[in-house]
Amino acid sequence: MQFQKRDSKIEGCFEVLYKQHADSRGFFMKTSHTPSFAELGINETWTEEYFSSSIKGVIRGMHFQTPPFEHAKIVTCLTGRILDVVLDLRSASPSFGEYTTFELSKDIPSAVFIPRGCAHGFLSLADESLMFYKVTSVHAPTHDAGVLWNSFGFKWPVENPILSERDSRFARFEDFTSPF
Ligand SMILES: Cc1cn([C@H]2C[C@H](O)[C@@H](COP(=O)(O)OP(=O)(O)O[C@H]3O[C@@H](C)C(=O)[C@@H](O)[C@H]3O)O2)c(=O)[nH]c1=O
Repeated sequence: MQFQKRDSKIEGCFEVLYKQHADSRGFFMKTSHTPSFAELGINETWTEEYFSSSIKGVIRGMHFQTPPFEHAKIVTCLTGRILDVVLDLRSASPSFGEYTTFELSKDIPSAVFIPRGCAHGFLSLADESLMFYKVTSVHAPTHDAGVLWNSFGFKWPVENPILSERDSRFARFEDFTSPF
């Protein structure tokens, strides 16, 4: 088994702890290993990978794809440092409407597994944060949706975040009807 698991209060959302092999050159780190994922209960077929770069103070989120194009994702921070936030939108879940946070950086060798039915976002805490994603369904622009970043009770540790136009216009959590 290459990886360990650290559960969160949101069912099915957990941290995957990687191993960093450091030596005088730098380090080596494996981020995907199908048999080890299976041992953690991740039995997914990944269909897309992408990464983004964010300057300090950027918030991206809170994003998800709606059915029938909902997807799970696993995210890791390759450079920089971020505060990752996951919000449970599954109406039958005991933690519906609750959120959990994780700090990710290149010095913290881990990833966050985000199940279907949860919204995801993050704050970049460094001048350049590279976030790497694997997702289980391809991008469906008509089903790419979100909940307003500051509408679900989380106090983001930032004064004036940098947001996209789209992210600043999402519905507030209390006005949102979950499709999950
Ligand atoms: C997500 C995505 C975006 N795009 C395009 C749309 C747009 O022109 C540009 C930037 O898109 P966005 O502003 O949505 O990028 P971004 O805000 O980085 O979106 C990401 O946010 C985080 C929080 C996630 O969880 C990701 O799954 C993804 O939704 O890239 C694609 O072509 N394919 C994709 O899969």
